[in-house]
Amino acid sequence: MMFATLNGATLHYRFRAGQGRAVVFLNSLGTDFRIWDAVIDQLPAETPVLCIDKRGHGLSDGNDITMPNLVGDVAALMDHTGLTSALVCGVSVGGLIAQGLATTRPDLVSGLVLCCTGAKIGDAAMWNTRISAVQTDGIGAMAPAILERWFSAQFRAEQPTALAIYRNMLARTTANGYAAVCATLRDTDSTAATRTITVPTHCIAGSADLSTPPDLVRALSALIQGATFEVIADCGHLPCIEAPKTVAQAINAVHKRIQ
Ligand SMILES: O=C(O)CC1=CCC(=O)O1
Repeated sequence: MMFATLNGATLHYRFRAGQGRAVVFLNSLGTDFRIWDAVIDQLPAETPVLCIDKRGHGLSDGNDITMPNLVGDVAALMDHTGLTSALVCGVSVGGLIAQGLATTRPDLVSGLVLCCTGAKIGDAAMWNTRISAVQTDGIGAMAPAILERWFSAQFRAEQPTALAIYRNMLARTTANGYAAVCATLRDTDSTAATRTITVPTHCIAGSADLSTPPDLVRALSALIQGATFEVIADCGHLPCIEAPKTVAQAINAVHKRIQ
């Protein structure tokens, strides 16, 4: 197990040293870094990899959850593991954190793969409703509705065992950590800053994603100079689980575009 106290929090991470360009993976609301396992399996074995449980998720601390701290944690862990630059691949709020890192610490980001994310996700009313529900009823009560947003109907029908595992991952997230990341999502709009990103970027949407539908991801790609965009058919909000080969191919393709 790998952990470090940095930037005011103890963070759980996984680092695989190697050769060549590194990849940093940033996960979504209600998940931990195990969601990237199948993508990492598809990458060359020598690719250096850093995965992070963001604050309030997995085994990391849950204090002081703000977007600047979530971004600062990634920068601190890259410094800690000796990564001076990496391709950053983020899903959903992880994609917002990736945009934040690219705009505040551009020295650390050589390319981006942005999965099922936007420059702004949802609106204040939606996040406030979600925060009240998690505080009143708990994540377990909300899990069935959230899993419908995360996974395509086909995945839910064909993979009941995997669905149960990801339900457990979601339900074991602390209510406070989950609600604090919802508040961060409510309060974050990176549209202006994201327009300044110039590194090679590929944006991925899922045709069956109910949380960040393809139009939102397409609008994100339009903000970033030279960004490419694809929609994965019959895929929900987590392509790293439903379409890991496509995500790995995107990472390899962006690696080739980096000077
Ligand atoms: O729970 C959802 O609706 C999906 C989601 C939105 C932001 C995020 O990180 O996950």
